[in-house]
Amino acid sequence: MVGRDVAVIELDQVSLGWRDRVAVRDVSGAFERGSLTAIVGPNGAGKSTLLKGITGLVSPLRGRIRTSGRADSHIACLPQLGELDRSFPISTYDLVAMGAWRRVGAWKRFSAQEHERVRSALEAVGLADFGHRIIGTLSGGQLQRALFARLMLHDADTLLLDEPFAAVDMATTEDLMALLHRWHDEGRTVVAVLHDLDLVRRHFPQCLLLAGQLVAWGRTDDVLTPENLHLARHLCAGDFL
Ligand SMILES: Nc1ncnc2c1ncn2[C@@H]1O[C@H](COP(=O)(O)OP(=O)(O)OP(=O)(O)O)[C@@H](O)[C@H]1O
Repeated sequence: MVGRDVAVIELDQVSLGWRDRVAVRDVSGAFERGSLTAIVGPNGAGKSTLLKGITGLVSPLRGRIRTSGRADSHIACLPQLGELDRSFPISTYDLVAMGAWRRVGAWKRFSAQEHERVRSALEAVGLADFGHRIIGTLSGGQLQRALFARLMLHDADTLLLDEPFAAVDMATTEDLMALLHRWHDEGRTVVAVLHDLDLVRRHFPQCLLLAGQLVAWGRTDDVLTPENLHLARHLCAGDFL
């Protein structure tokens, strides 16, 4: 077990589920502060459910999830694109600005400094000229860039991303992957649910392989072995990408 000062999120025999169905069973381990981890596994393996457990959207059926006790620590999440209501009539600028909500609150004035943060986040994701666009008019890749910009506004020390590169092209994936590396270099803890195992091998030092239960968690080379992938496929009896 990793020391409490090093672990930013600790899972102790955690089971999570929906109504009477267990989606993730008996997971123990820790995400270390400043680590860069991919969560992989077959469809229905419980990857999104695990992220929802960490953010508190789903309560454990059993076990405990401990997040860092530091007063200034803060977790921000990038949801799956499909969970966003794209018909909501909000501009790209305002969507990104929503990331500052924790600092600014609902009633305080949005300062010049916050406006500057929004502008520079839009620029960092290549959307400097898209602020005025209603989000429903953005392509999937542009919307994902906007959500990354919103994540920048959160300025969180732990970032959880659910399939951040689904439905985006290779150029966008590379740009957004560079942002993930930047956040990691800044000492933030980054956890991303991913399906592309080649991308995971190239970019993520740590990996958690899930199949309704923990198959392996540790160095990516040690986790993504043919034996472990075979076991995950067998446990979920589904298609592994
Ligand atoms: N809102 C929900 N209500 C009921 N069951 C759910 C809900 N969300 C997920 N589940 C179920 O929980 C199990 C795990 O789903 P989850 O979305 O966590 O898997 P996943 O590994 O993220 O899958 P995928 O790779 O397909 O996105 C599945 O059996 C799924 O049907």
